[in-house]
Amino acid sequence: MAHIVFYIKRLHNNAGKWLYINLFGMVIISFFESMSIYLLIPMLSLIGMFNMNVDSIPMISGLFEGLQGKLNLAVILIIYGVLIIGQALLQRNQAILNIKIQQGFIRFLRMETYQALLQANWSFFLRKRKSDFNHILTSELARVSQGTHLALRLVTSVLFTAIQIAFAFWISSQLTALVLISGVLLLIFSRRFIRNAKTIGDITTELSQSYFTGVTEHFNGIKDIKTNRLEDVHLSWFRSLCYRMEHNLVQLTRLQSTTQFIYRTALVILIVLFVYLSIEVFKVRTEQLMLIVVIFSRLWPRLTDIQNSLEQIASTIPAFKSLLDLQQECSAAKEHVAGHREPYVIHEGMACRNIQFRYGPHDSAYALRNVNIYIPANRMTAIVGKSGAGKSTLIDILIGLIKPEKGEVVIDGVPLNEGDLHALRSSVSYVSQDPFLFHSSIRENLLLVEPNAGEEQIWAALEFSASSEFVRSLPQGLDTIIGDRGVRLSGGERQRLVLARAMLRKPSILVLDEATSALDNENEAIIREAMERLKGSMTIIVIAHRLSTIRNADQVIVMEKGEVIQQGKYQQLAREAKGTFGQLLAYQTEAKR
Ligand SMILES: Nc1ncnc2c1ncn2[C@@H]1O[C@H](COP(=O)(O)OP(=O)(O)OP(=O)(O)O)[C@@H](O)[C@H]1O
Repeated sequence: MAHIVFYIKRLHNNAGKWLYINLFGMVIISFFESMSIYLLIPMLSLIGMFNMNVDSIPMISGLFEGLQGKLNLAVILIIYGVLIIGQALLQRNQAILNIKIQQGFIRFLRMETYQALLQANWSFFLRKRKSDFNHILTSELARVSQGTHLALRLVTSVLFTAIQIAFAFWISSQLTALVLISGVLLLIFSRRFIRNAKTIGDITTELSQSYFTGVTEHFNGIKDIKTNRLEDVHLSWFRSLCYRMEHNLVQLTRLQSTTQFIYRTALVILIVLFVYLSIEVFKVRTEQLMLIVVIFSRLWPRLTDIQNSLEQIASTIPAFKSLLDLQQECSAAKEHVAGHREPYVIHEGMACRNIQFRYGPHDSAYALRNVNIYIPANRMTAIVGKSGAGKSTLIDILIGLIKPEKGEVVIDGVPLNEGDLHALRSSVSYVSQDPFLFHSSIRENLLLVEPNAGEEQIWAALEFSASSEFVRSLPQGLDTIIGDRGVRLSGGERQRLVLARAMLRKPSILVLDEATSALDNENEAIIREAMERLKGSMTIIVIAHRLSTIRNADQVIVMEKGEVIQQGKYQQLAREAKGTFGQLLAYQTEAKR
């Protein structure tokens, strides 16, 4: 419940005075409703529709004394009509205000969560599953929205009930006390239903998380599923999960229907009992009997409603918890940004000093061990090594995506600190092994990084990445929609477009992590020559398994098991036949034959 209280407080901060206006509206509606119901009976009796001794009902007699004689059926019906229509009008406005408050709050939570996610550091994303973000931003937020709605409804129910209790007390305090004692006893009895609803809610979160993760992963890997004939395995997993989800929801409804049934049964038993005792034992008058029925039938549904809301809210608590946990994790992982700073222009070079790094604080293996390197400005540095040697990890540290456990990154002799990260990344264009393009036109994909780039700059970037020819051949040229529902590009074409996008940004540091791995020899040669022309104007760091790509590098760093084992000029390292680089070169030369 603490989670809900936390979010209700935030809702209070978010909605401000509107929440009070809303509550005030509820009070008025409840007042109108109580008036219309309770006054109907004595009023009808006053005009002689049936015989009721108003004097026997405390408080009512005084109220009607002054009106007696002035009332007729038309006046009573008009009063009744005005009350009901007034109540309906207020209810309409209150429903709109309610949804505005609720949706405004959900928008606020969505924005806050999304922003917190975007501001979290890279290590946070390495630890988390991406499908969990989808799950929380869609399914769990919807449950939080429902929970907030229910919590507001609970407040309404409690207010309505309190006002109706006040009215009922006004009419007959003993009878009301009797109803309340029965209701409280039943609420105590049904506490375990609320606990059960919370357990079902926990399972709902767990199942919908599996659903999101599973479906995302399966469709990401659909090619592997089809080629390996794994459809049946996945279908049976999906079937079993769907059964469990269905069962879980049926359980929740069964629980809610059971409590509803218990409350209704209790209502009938209590009314029957009270009516019997009133007539046979206490010999009470007809008007009091009517009041028993009226008070029960007005108050009891409110108590049922409260119980029902509590159960439903309990089932959404796990969603509140997931959202809060995610927000807290994000804020713990928030990147520190020390104001806006101009992008870096590196004059001399970047260095890694005694860098040590592991992905998990308890991992026995280090991804990087005692790494000391120097990357001269405006030159091309290549990093090579076997798979898993630590090349990408080193790049991530160099561009400030992850923090070393020990050691430091130094730029032009000044150690890089956390506040500089954004400025550093503004100077870097990074092209990864798995290039990402949005489902929009090529032009939009390119302008994303440099919205003011003109036609000339766009085509220059496309020339650089050897993609101008294929873009011209596309049906709508630069305006061709690419991606899932647009024109499908080959791996090499995507790599070249992402390279063009990286160049358009005019970075001072260009990082290519296996960025030309999918290219044919001809296009790779074009890009190699283009990079050669860039030397002197930007710092280029290239990771490549294909060693021909880095033939023109000014410096080659060779890594193995997290360590730098060789460092020097390409030709110099190539001559050291027994060195790892010489061996890598020998394997590739042999493979070409
Ligand atoms: N997110 C991660 N969590 C845990 N360990 C990781 C993670 N990413 C990489 N590693 C481990 O760190 C080590 C270095 O990985 P890294 O990706 O830097 O190697 P690499 O040289 O770039 O490999 P490749 O050429 O295959 O891309 C490997 O042992 C790898 O298993």
